[in-house]
Amino acid sequence: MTDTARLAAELDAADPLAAHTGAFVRDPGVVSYLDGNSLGRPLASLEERFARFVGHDWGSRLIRGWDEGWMRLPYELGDRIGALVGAAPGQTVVGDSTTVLLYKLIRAAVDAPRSAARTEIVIDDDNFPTDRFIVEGVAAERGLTIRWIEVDRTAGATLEQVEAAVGERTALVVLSHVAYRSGFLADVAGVTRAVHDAGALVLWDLCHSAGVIPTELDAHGVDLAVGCTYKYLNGGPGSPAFAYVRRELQGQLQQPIQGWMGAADVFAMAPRYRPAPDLARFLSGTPPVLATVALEAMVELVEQVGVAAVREKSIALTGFAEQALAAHVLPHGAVLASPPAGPRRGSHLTVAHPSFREVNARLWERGVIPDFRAPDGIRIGLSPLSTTFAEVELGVAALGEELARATRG
Ligand SMILES: Cc1ncc(COP(=O)(O)O)c(C=O)c1O
Ligand SMILES: Nc1ccccc1C(=O)C[C@H](N)C(=O)O
Repeated sequence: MTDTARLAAELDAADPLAAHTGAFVRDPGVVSYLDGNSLGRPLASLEERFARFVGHDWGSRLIRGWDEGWMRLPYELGDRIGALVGAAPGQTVVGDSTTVLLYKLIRAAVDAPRSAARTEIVIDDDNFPTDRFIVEGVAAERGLTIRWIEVDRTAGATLEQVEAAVGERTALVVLSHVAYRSGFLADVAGVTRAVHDAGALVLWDLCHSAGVIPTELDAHGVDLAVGCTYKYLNGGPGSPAFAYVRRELQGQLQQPIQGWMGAADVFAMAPRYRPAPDLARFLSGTPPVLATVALEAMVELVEQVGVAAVREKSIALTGFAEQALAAHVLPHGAVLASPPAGPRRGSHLTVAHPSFREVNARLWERGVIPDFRAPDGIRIGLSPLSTTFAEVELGVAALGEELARATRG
């Protein structure tokens, strides 16, 4: 047994959340799943939940379901997700994809009367592609300029960089709480303050932090946020995203996809669109009820455990993964492309080597599943409620073996 294998066994034995790893579907063909930051594992309890949904909620209640809870679902589930990210009720809503919600909120922010004299959107050049592409599209639609913050790809936009980028021309700043590539954890409090000092609005993308890293949207005065639910909230492939709009802003912002579900009185069948006065105006179409069955189950579990405890294990897992990488992988020439342990590191690590595209394919054949991000990064995602330390050890040791094989030629 190697030192890190022994350590993994000790850490699993002492892990207060260890029992929860057994609550997820664990296929024997999957030796090590290290990609919960892309798609979380399903809870084993879902078979029963889906059966109940089909047999009862949908099959028996049929259209009556809308009156019996489905219409309220975007708000009620939104409030529960909001509580996980420090938002009081009435500010978080579930629906659409992250991409569509980004479009709706970015357009709403730059079109707001308060942004009238402001002509720039600030975003970093290594933000997730969909965030950058939506900003490009809105800038083109509205004749705005983009100010790109050039970031170090092993980190992310720092407070100093944001301070230097914002000013009287800035309408909106769009940043990720955790950078999808490096795992850099942004300073939400400091950056939000700097953006507000410049009189601008800020939008945080919480895709890689919701459910795993605590934040305090209300306390930090965040304006807007979006996040997906299929990563650390295990909502399943394509589960809907959520949007947060600070209460005081809701009446001032109008989003561009004016559907009936965002109207002041949905069933009035009114001749003209009039937006709801509150959060409801950020909805467009029918709530994705079926697509929230798995998400609700995971939100229940995260509520029960608490995000702080989830984060504690996330820190332990990333710390252990770093040790395992140092033992098995770095000696073969790969380098760590993530921030060091501490307050600026999220719940995944990236390690880089030119051979990693092929190495990743070999690992998948072995049932070891991290992911590859071009040009040369393998990401090790640590999803605390479903991941054991032993699984991390097995996966990282396999990565070391495949890298050694690839570099021997
Ligand atoms: C930071 C970030 N934003 C957005 C997305 C995706 O948006 P969508 O769910 O619309 O595909 C992802 C991952 O897919 C992401 O990591
Ligand atoms: N939604 C997906 C669909 C297909 C493949 C990957 C994704 C991801 O979520 C990738 C992730 N956002 C990333 O940080 O790369």
